[in-house]
Amino acid sequence: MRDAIEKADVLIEALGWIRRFRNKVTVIKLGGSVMENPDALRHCLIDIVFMETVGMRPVVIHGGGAAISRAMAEAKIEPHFIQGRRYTDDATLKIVEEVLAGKVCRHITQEIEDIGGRAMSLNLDPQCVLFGERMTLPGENGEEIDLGHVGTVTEVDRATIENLCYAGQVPIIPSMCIDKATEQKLNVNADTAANAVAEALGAEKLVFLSDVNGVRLDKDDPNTLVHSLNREKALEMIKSGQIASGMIPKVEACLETLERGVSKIHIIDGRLRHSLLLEIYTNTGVGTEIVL
Ligand SMILES: Nc1ncnc2c1ncn2[C@@H]1O[C@H](COP(=O)(O)OP(=O)(O)O)[C@@H](O)[C@H]1O
Ligand SMILES: CC(=O)N[C@@H](CCC(=O)OP(=O)(O)O)C(=O)O
Repeated sequence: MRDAIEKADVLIEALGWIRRFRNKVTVIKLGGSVMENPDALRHCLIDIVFMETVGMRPVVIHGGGAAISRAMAEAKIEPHFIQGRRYTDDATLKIVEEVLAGKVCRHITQEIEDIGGRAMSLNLDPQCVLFGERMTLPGENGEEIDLGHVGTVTEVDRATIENLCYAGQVPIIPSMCIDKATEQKLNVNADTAANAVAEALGAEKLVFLSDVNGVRLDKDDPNTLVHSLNREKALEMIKSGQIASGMIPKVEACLETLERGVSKIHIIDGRLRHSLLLEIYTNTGVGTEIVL
């Protein structure tokens, strides 16, 4: 009996948080690294179904960098990254589409349905919600670095995403967009895509599920977790190399999104069971909060 009462206490404790986030959009970015672990992915999706069931409005943006690199290796194509972005030629774009908009998006949607939730893939054909344009990166001498078919999101079909949320479905969005001018498909870094969606929806919260416990002072030491990271410290850590590789576009995009009105952004460990619920339904939260 005591066990049952304690369980009921836990539910009551969550009441305030459930009320606070009821009817509010939370954008969740599922990193490719988390999705490499089927058990971790399943538990993240169970949390997402829970959120939807209690009246929150989760929207999922997913990457799949590791799966793309694996498929490229099978096709004997060497991946090439520039400032954390994958150089995307014609052959690579085809693989990106097959993996992200095809396999990964469908897999997440199916898993949610298997758990008992409702989800909808928004994977370019027939339904695209992300539109953008080709991007380049600034080189050291002011020249533009070409990335091939890589894009940045400039427009989000907010109505389609919100209508699905109101209808009790979880939208699942792969990190690709269509160039409206050329109708070309483009590969988008999933962190920047998540930020664009959070901003367009005016999300209450944006959560990155990664394969680390957050931003660390020493990237290899989980005990050096930074609980709250402000702009000044983040830029300093990028400059010194303490923040490196995939964490650079993630943190940079977060700082931009905070400036554009999304009030809460967290980077948490998707491998930690129920990290998403812990982040939302506890006072202390887990992982790193990015602040201005
Ligand atoms: N200071 C840092 N703290 C934590 N992780 C870092 C840091 N600098 C670089 N990283 C790397 O960033 C990775 C997470 O980003 P990323 O590769 O984009 O994965 P995902 O998109 O799956 O979250 C970590 O696996 C880690 O190797
Ligand atoms: C342009 C670019 O780099 N696109 C990424 C898209 C996937 C992604 O970002 O996946 P993660 O979140 O797992 O890293 C790529 O091709 O890997």
